[in-house]
Amino acid sequence: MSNLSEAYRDTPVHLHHIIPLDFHAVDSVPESHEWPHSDVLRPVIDEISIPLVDLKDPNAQKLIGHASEDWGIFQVTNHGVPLGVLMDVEFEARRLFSLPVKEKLKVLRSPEGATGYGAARISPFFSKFMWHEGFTIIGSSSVDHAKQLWPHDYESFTDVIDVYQKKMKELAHQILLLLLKSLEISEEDITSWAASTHDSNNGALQLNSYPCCPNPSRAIGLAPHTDSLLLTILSQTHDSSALQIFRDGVGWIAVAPVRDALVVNVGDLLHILSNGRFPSVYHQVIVSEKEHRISVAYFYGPRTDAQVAPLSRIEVPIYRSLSVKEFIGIKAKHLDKALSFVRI
Ligand SMILES: C=C1C[C@]23C[C@H]1CC[C@H]2[C@@]12CCC[C@@](C)(C(=O)O1)[C@H]2[C@@H]3C(=O)O
Ligand SMILES: O=C(O)CCC(=O)C(=O)O
Ligand SMILES: [Fe+2]
Repeated sequence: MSNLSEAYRDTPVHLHHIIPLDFHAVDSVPESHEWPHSDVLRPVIDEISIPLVDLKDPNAQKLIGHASEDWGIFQVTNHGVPLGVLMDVEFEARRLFSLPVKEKLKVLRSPEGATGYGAARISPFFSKFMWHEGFTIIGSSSVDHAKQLWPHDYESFTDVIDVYQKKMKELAHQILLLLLKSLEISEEDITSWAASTHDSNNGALQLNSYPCCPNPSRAIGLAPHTDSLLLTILSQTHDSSALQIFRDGVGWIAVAPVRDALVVNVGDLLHILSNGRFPSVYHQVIVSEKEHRISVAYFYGPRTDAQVAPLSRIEVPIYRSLSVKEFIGIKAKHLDKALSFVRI
């Protein structure tokens, strides 16, 4: 078992917060999933776009450095992941989520576990449930799960996941190096961080499913949150702007998908490493009546025993040093308040 799974073991989640609704069996939104209008129908700005960076641009390092500082989120093109690979994962994700509930429950996440089928881990922090089901993969956890779901035909799933994880890990590593270089820190720090992420097997892949919803004005796909690790790479092969980010002084902004582009966002650990220069972006997902949306998120992290502390030699640190495992524990208990517990 990977350490990232171990890091979640101390904060078990109750089963009723793990088992998703049988979305196909309902024709209206049950009270348990009915959010106040004010939470769902927030004013959203469509006219502003998050930065878009061509990774082959000679200025890519500077551009994503600025984007991370200013926004904490950007999209990248020319990222080297073939569209076919993105489509293959989406296809396999759809195959998984369209299985009957009885089948999906065979690979239900356990209360102390991190991998498998279930509701989002942030679910216990909200009084209403989300219009969402997920499948989390860490390391090779999907092999056993796929064998349970498709005993004679699991390889197309595991092969596609394997290729995707490798591609994402490479890309995440490349982007992390560019971001660290843009922070004006020492070569030693860059080298040691590069090593602590590259040899580690601490990425997680999350397949997200947002089924069609009979009343999208009362349901939430994924409630507002920040991602915990260093950075997240998100693939959304559909055309609707379901992902929204919160920008200080502006409000909620819809992230319009760009064909062939991947969305990259800063997570809490990179926020700490950068001493707050890169904000970990607050985001949420809305649902639709007609479209069953699938997204695939890759979370890139350092080894869980690594110490994370602000890297800059110039500024006074505003966060204390802590291990990844310790941060995951704090986040699992305090969610949005986690960073304030790390502040000096
Ligand atoms: C490595 C990770 C990152 C996790 C936890 C664990 C596995 C699943 C990830 C997500 C995916 C859905 C949103 C989120 C907020 C959630 O509930 O589970 C993510 C969370 C985090 O970024 O904190
Ligand atoms: O589905 C999306 O667009 C975002 C998913 C997300 O925020 C997550 O998996 O952490
Ligand atoms: Fe997220």
